[in-house]
This record gives sequence, structure tokens and C-alpha cells, in this order.
Amino acid sequence: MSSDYKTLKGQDFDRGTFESLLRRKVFLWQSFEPYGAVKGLFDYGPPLETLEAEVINIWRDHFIRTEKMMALKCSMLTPYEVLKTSGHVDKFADYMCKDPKTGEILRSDHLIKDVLETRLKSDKEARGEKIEDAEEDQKKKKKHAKAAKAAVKLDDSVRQDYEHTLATLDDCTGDDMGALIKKHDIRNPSSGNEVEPPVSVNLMFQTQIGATGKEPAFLRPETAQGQFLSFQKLLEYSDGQLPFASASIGYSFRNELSPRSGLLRVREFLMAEVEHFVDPASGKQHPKFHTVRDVTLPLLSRTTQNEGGSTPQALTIGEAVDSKLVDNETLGYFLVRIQAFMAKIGIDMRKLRFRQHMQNEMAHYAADCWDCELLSSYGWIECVGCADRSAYDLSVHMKATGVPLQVREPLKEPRRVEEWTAQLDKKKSGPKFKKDAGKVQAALDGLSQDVREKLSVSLRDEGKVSVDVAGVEGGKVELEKELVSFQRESRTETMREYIPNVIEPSFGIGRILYSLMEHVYWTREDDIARSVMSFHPTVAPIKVLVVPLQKDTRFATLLQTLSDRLDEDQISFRVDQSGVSIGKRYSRNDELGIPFGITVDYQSLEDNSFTLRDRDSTKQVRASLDEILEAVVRMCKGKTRWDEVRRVLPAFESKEEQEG
Ligand SMILES: Nc1ncnc2c1ncn2[C@@H]1O[C@H](COP(=O)(O)OP(=O)(O)OP(=O)(O)O)[C@@H](O)[C@H]1O
Repeated sequence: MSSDYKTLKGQDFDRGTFESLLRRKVFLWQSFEPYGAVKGLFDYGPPLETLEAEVINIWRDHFIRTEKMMALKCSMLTPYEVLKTSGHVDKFADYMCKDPKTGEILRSDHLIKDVLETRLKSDKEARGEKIEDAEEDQKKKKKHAKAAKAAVKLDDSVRQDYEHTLATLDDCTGDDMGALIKKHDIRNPSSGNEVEPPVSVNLMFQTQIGATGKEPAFLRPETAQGQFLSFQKLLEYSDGQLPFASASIGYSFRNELSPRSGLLRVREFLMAEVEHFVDPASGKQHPKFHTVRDVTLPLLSRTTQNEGGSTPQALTIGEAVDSKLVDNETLGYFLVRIQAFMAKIGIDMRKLRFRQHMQNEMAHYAADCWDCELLSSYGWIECVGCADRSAYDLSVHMKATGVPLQVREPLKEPRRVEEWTAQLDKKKSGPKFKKDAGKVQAALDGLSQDVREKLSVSLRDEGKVSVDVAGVEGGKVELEKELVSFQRESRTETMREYIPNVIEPSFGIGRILYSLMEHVYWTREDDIARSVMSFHPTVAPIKVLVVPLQKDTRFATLLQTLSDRLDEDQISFRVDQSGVSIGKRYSRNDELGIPFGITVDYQSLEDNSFTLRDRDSTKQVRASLDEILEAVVRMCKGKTRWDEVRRVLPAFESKEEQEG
């Protein structure tokens, strides 16, 4: 879709021109180009590398420093057992369909989406409605020449069915998608062939640690597992006090089935993830929730999506949590902080929404999950996932390793508890179960209080009970009265033990950077159209363009002074001394998004004053070096804005030939 996607200034967005700017100004390119390039891998050139560093700096400040989080750096190479326990080995997969004739692999949900969207577009065309991204559409048609057909009008009921399918696609299982492919006769668009039913394919890159092959491993698909396994150290570091949060910025790897849409779906990407550990008995309240209660967010609920809607509702987070639309305060607090971060780095707030996960889309253990989605020319894209993962991860790792990933805290007052115990008679069970006796006792230990109570009644009435035991023949054992006893015992407890719940905001930095670049892009329509990247001064890769009015050796000393002062203030700058007109020099650097320009002219030689130009308005002020530098430093730190600087410093009317 580029459809109704508009630039910052409301112009039609032309992805071709935008992408050519990114290439020309070496923002990014596909990795290993001389060897033919690899899909889903990208190298960042100087502007994008620095933009990423600036965005990360703001992220660190906004989350790690302000929220007093504990930053971690964990290994990327991860042993097989860790990811087996977390569920990634069995479940971290996408569905794919194979074209049996060409061997092409297609991601099932993408295939359904592409085909139905194309049909809806064709229907629009047949009904004589305007197709906004006609150019893009033509390109697609050319590429898929075999399957391309003349515009086809759809029945109203079919159109509604397609629209509903698209709105609820995220909720589909593999079988559901198989049924949809059959029902709508969905075929490979590039060959017109029928495809095989969806099969699940794991997305992790497998490798091994050491040369023996005895230690299989994966490149991590998220940073989270390392943070969970550090829990005990973090608890110690925070003096046993909850809630606390860890944070990690690092690379993750996913062997995506069909990497596409540039930086939006890649195979190696930078993530910034927070794991906020909270006592579930606290109702997951957040100590700072009152400070954000009245902040409004655009929330697209599960109910709206189920009804086929896609318009978010503007609600305060207080209203959303009170009505239980957002499950708890901590989750709500993070949604607000995510929105504030996006505003800080210059995301267009009209192109941001929070979408609640559909029931099937959420992991079975998750209590609630919201994605922060950003609108780009590719449609709404998940850029941050914010999930309540409950106690799942700590529980499974604790069970697998026996390491207590839990909190033990003294009770204010000791309490009497009554509990059912379930105990094998060691003397009699040993000879009967031999090496399996331990497994039987472990199975009894794992029974809940309710089940123990029920079994005690069955044992009394029937003289025997049947218990599921993993790892023994038949998966069950029968226990007679003389082998097992269930007793109600009372004891005094002085400590409380619990496994914390985890709220996890997980940021994909590449997706955010790409969306940001689209959001700040627009075209200045003078005599010819010139592209501008309106990066906020806080994130702009280069902050200042220094331009001498002309090539003249008399400017050399002032240029040196200016450069030294900018270096001293740690302001990145670029000097453009090329022979072209000053206006041309400004406009070609507007494409790099340099927010400010300082001009050295003949008056500077006389009174040491300089002009300061604002990229977006092209307005200028004139003032002393000290005043100009102070204004630049403050604007780059986000402490003041151009409008305020312009109010304070004297305006300077640039001569037309300077800008022309
Ligand atoms: N292949 C990818 N390329 C770039 N960023 C990604 C990719 N996969 C995930 N991310 C980023 O990591 C964040 C957290 O990952 P998460 O596991 O929640 O994504 P996901 O639900 O698997 O994404 P999707 O459904 O789009 O594949 C996402 O919000 C996104 O910003």
C-alpha cells in the first residue's frame, strides 16, 4: 500500500523517489552487494548508523536512566536447552505454503493478504473508483503477469467476506489459513499455481558451540531469555525489592521465510527490550501510574477488530485500565511511555496507534498484549510489542533447571497454613517402582491442593488411585492404600515465595528507524521539487551545515574558529565549501536532514556575527557566535525550539540569490 499514505506535509508519497534518496545519500543498502546481495540483510551507511545511535541514546535516557532500569548485555549464542524450555524450539515458527511446481516458498498469511488485497483493488477499479497507488499496482501486475487479470467486480457479500478475513487474519491458525486458501482459491500470484497446505517452519538459525557437535545452539531470536536467566542476580542487585526492570539492547536473528519491505522484515535486527518484574499479588499496579493517568492514547481494541473495524478510540489510559480494556496499570504505564518515546524521536503522532492482540495471536500464557504500530507506505506495522507474559518464562526455566527464579520475602506476621501432603511409602514403593520411584514422588509433588484433596477421597473410597507420571511406561501408575498417603497438615509459614510476573515492551529499532525516515520525509515544491528529511534536531545524524558564502581564503580563520567551537560543544557538523550556490548547497543537505545552517559571510569578517538557518522554514536569524552556538546546543538537546529562537534573535532576510 502506498494508497492514501501521505508525506509529513500531506503530499502523495512516492516510494520510488524516497528510496532513491536513501540510496543516493547512502542511508542503507543490501549487504554483500558485490556478491549479489542477501535478502533480509542490510548495511547502514553513515547517516543511518548515526541516526540509530541518536535514537538509542534517547531510548537509554527515556527508559534505562529515567525509569532506573538495570541494563544488561547477554550472549547472543544460546544453548538448545534454553530455547527448548522457553518454547521457541517447538513453537517459534511461521506457516509457509510451497508452490509444488516452481518450488517457491510463500508465507501463508502474506499470501492470503496479498491476493485478497489485489482482488479488492481490482474490484475498486472495475467499479470505477480511484486506485491511489496505481503505479505500484501496475508494477505488481507486470511482475505477476501470468496471474494478472482484467479488473473483476465482486459481489457485495464476497467483498465483505474478504474485508473481514483481512481484519481477522492475525487470529488464524495454520488450519484456518489452509481453509481460507481453499475457500478463496488462493494461488501463487507469480505462477498462478495452486499451493500446498500451510506447514509450520521454525525461524531460528541453528548452530553449535565448539567443534564436537555435542552442544547445539541457536542465534537468539530475542534478548528476553538472557534477561530471565539473570533474574537472581538482578534481584540481589535491587536488594530483593520488586518491582524492578531490566533492559537490553542487542541483536536478534530470525530466519524469516520471506524477508521483504526493506528494513521492516529482516533476518538480523537490533532490539531494545525491557523486562519489568512485578509481584502478581500487587494487582500489577505501577507506582508512577498516577502521573500518566490522563494521557490519551489511540487504542484499537480486540472487539473493534472482531467487528471488522480499524479505527482506534482515543481514550485516557486511566479510562482504559479502569474499564479493563488494558489489563493493568503497569502495562498501561508502558504504553504511555512508548508513545512519549515515539514523540521524542519525531514520529508523526497521526501515524501511531496501539492495537490489541487477537486471542489466537497471543501466546497462551499472555494476560494481554498491545502492539505499537506505525503507519508507513507499507501499511500499519508493529514496531513495539508490549506483552504481559505472566509468570511463564521464570516458571518454565525454574522447573527445567531447579534454580529458584522466584522471590522469597519474610511475612510481616507468621501465618498458619493447612495443606494436603502426598507422600509415597518409601519402604514399600522402592521395591515396587525401583528406579521410577523418584519420578512417582515428583509427580505427587506437582499435584495441586485441589487434586490432592480429590485423590484422598478416592483412595479412602476405592482403595487405590491412578496418577499421571511422566517418563514411566504407559505414563500412569496405580497406587494402593499401603503405597501412598494424603494427609491434611498444618504448619507455620514465615516466608512468602512467589514467581514474579513480567511485562515486556519489546522494540524493533530497524522498523522504528524506517518508519521515522518515512514520517519526516517531504518535498519542497519551489521551481523544482526538492526532498527534505525533517529529522528532529535531537536525532538528526548531522546537526549543522557550515557554509561560507563563497570560496574565499579570507573566511578560513573564521571557519576554523567555528569548527573548533562546534567540536567543543560536541555538535556534529559538515562544511560545504563547494562552488555551487548557497541555496543549492542548503537544499542538497536538506536531503540528509541537517536541521541548521550557519553561514559565514562578509559581515562575519567585520563583526563576528553569523546567520543561522532553519531547515524546515528556511528562515534565518543573525547573531553573535556565542548566541548562535548556545541556541544550536539547546535545540539539539531538545531544550528549546526554532520558533522560540526566532522570537529572541534578530531575523535576517536572506537575499534571493543566496537561496536560489
Ligand atoms: N524480522 C524482523 N525484522 C525487523 N524487526 C523485527 C522482525 N521481527 C520482529 N521485529 C521487531 O521486534 C519487535 C518484537 O518482536 P516480536 O516477536 O513481538 O515480533 P513479531 O510479533 O514476531 O513480529 P511480526 O509478527 O511482524 O513477525 C517487533 O515489534 C518488531 O519491531
